[in-house]
Amino acid sequence: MTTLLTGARVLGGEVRDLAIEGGALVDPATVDRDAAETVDASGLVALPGLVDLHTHLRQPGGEQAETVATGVRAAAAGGYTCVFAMANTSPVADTPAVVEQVHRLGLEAGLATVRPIGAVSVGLAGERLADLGMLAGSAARVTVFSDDGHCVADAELMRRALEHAAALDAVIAQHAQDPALTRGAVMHESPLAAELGLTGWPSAAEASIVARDAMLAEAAGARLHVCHVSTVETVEVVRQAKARGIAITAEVTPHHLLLTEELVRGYDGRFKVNPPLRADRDVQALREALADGTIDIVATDHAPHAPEAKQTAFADAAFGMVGLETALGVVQQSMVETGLLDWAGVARVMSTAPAAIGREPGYDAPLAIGSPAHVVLVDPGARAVVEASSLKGRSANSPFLGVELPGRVLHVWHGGRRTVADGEVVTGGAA
Ligand SMILES: NC(=O)N[C@@H](CC(=O)O)C(=O)O
Repeated sequence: MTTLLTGARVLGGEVRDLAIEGGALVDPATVDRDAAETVDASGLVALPGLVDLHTHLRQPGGEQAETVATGVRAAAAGGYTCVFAMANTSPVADTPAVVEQVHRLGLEAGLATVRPIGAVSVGLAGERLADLGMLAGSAARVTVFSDDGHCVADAELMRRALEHAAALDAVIAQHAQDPALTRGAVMHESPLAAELGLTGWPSAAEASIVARDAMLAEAAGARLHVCHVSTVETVEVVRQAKARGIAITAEVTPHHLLLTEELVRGYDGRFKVNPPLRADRDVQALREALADGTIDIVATDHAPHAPEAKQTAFADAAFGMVGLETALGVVQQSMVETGLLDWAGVARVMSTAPAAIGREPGYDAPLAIGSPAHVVLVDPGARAVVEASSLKGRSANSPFLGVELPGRVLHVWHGGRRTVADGEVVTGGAA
């Protein structure tokens, strides 16, 4: 079957047709137009399938908040065709058995590629290195290692992890948070934290670990990826490390591109996240860093939590926000509508670059003939209020509930298979 997408606005801004056949993009000029299924893409923006390097799918062990199957539904709805699943499951993804289980569940769900992330340390305990080689060599083919949720605080352990990863062409994705500087911290350290009587979280807790890790990565000749950069100071450290030629990449979350600590005033657990929402100057610096390439990618840090984990005193609530279904709209609002990124830039920071960091094949030539047909059609003119009832994941702990966001993901193809049609996730088994 051939599908013809007519009149889409593609990455350079030009309007052209795209054709999907046998899982790949083919030359529309060679297609029998009468026999093809046609999708009218006029007025729509075509993007390559989005890739999320930082998703919590919660399975195994956290199925009350999310499963691989519900998580990939949310991913597809948000325009994602590939998600990297974080290792802080229960049991932790520190053995081939767990990463292979997550990978298999992803294949069964079929809506997006699920690439398990392996733990850096056994049990995320920060004491003993997990067997990175075994995870990389497993059927799940792990390429990214992270203790996310926890910082690899021990410099010696981080050094060894970077050395092992370098030998495997893998990357260590560090959750940069000095635990000694963040004991009991639940929000950004600021006058507002003092006013609200909540323990603050200094920017230096993040930046100091990134500075240390950059030097360790340089010494090891390894690739370092910094998870969820949240402050001006960290941006500056990443900028300096890049200028020095260190193989460092960094991500920013959609929520850190749009929201500030002011939201914590209502003590609503939905706004509690790790790292915390910061100040306006941080939001501005993060946007500029994403625009100028200091920050390489947007990653959601989609972190589903069951209602009871959030509907409690702010200090006791779980850290985390769901984000797969709102990421593109937030990026449109914060980066495209502000003139900081064009759609080609969005494709770079939400697809090509995260795939490159995670060594995921098939995303290096976005929307090019011959590439796998991972395609998203977005209506940039649509606007909608985010409602809990419309979210496809199992948890609704979104900071954007009740907020109007631009952009609607209308159609998605994952390897040529339609996963979203007219804004609805297409169910019906594995690819
Ligand atoms: N980002 C979050 O706020 N939460 C993450 C882990 C973490 O604490 O980083 C989660 O797994 O819930």
